[in-house]
This record gives sequence, C-alpha cells and structure tokens, in this order.
Amino acid sequence: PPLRIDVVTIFPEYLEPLRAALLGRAVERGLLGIGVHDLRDWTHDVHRAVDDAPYGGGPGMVMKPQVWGEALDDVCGEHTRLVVPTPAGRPFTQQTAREYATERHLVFACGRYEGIDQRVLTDAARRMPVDEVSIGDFVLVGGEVAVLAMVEAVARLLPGVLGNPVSAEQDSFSDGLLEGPSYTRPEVWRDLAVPPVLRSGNHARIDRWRRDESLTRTFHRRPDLLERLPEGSLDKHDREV
Ligand SMILES: Nc1cc(-c2ccc3ccn(Cc4ccccc4)c3c2)n[nH]1
Repeated sequence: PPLRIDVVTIFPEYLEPLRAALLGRAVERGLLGIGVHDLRDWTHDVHRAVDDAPYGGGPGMVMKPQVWGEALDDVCGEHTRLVVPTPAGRPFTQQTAREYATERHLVFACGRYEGIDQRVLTDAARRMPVDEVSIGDFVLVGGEVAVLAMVEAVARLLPGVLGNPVSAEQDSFSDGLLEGPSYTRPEVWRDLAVPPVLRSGNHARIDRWRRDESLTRTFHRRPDLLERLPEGSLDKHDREV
C-alpha cells in the first residue's frame, strides 16, 4: 500500500502546497496519501486554546499536552512513525528521507510558539517510534515549512512520483558530492558560452569533466562532505583535482 502521510497543525492552510503540482498529482494518482488536520479540532473550550504559559517562566508559550495527546491518539495508528520538526532535533538528511520513504505511515506534528510540551513526545514514544528532527541550523517560527520540505524530499523518492526516476539516483547527495553546474540552450548567452566539452559528444570526457566540477564545488562549498566520503570514493585522478 502507498505511504500515508498525516500532518497536524494549527495552520492547515500552510500545507496547501502539498495539494499542488507534482505532489498534488501524485496524490491524485494514489502514489501516496496525504491528510492535513487542524489541531484545534481536538480542543474542547470555547477559546479553542492550544497553548499555555511555560513552567519555570521564560518567554513565549508552550503547546498544551492534552490537545496534542488527543489529536495523536486519533491520527496515529499501529504502523505510525511520529516526526516532530524542532530546532533541537537530529539533522534531517537525504538518508532520513530515504528511510522515511520506506515507512507505511508518517505523522508530522507541527509545533508553534516555543514548541510542544515534551510529555507529548514521551507518551507517544511508549507506542511508536518518535523522531525529533531539524531541517537545518536556522530558526523558523513553526514546524509547517519544515514539514513541506521533508514531505517533498520523501515523496520524490516514491516510485512513479518523479517523471524520470534516474535523477533521484544521481541525487546531489547520492555519491556524496555536490552537483556541478548545468547548462542548456542557447550556446552563448550574454557573451557567456557553454563549456565546450559539453558539446563535444565525448561522453567519457563529459563524465570526467562533470565529476571534476562536482569535486571542486564540494571542496570549496562543503569540505565537510569530503571528510565523510566512504573509503575508496576518490580515485587517483580525483585527488589531483
Ligand atoms: N530546523 C528548524 C526547525 C524549526 C522549528 C520547528 C518547529 C517549531 C515549533 C516552534 N518553533 C519556533 C521555535 C523557535 C526557537 C526555539 C523553539 C521553537 C519551531 C521551529 N526551526 N528550525
């Protein structure tokens, strides 16, 4: 059965982009299921309160455990992995996306304010795997944008979602290096010419040139990725680049 994704948020409209374009069509074609739920549907008070002041003081508000507990009781099932975006999370990487693409059911809990009462995650972890994940070392206002990014990264790995599956394999991060530059017509644009090797038809030379571009770009922009390459990833020529 296709992967099912549910998102719980106080701003369901923030997740509308999941209904558009490539992802929207994949849902229409039954390649994955997406449900978006308004957290306030699980409130019982007239003000539909989802937040309260933090114990111990400090700025901002914290999301109430009771409301989240009831929402997750309804939305999560026996095959659910709960994913909670947070600045304090483990890094979400392409490897994480690959793992999530093999799951049966992902529930994304979108926090706002200063976050969700920690007991919600502690309680959920009694029944299901719970991942607190960060999409990068920058601070957002809530989890919704992080969920949009993660859902897109996961969905594109699902069979049939991308037009040309090959490009998912030659991912920026599949050989551990950054993608090099890309070019298309015209051959000269604002007096800038396409690198002649790409028009040579010599595919061995083209592949070597592209790999050299990837190595150079990775060395300059993400030297950390070069440290983490598996042994033997770089041949003698690579090292000379
Ligand atoms: N990678 C990443 C994730 C987030 C994120 C995710 C969920 C929430 C829920 C509330 N906030 C605001 C917040 C700001 C600072 C400290 C604590 C909470 C969130 C931020 N920011 N950056």
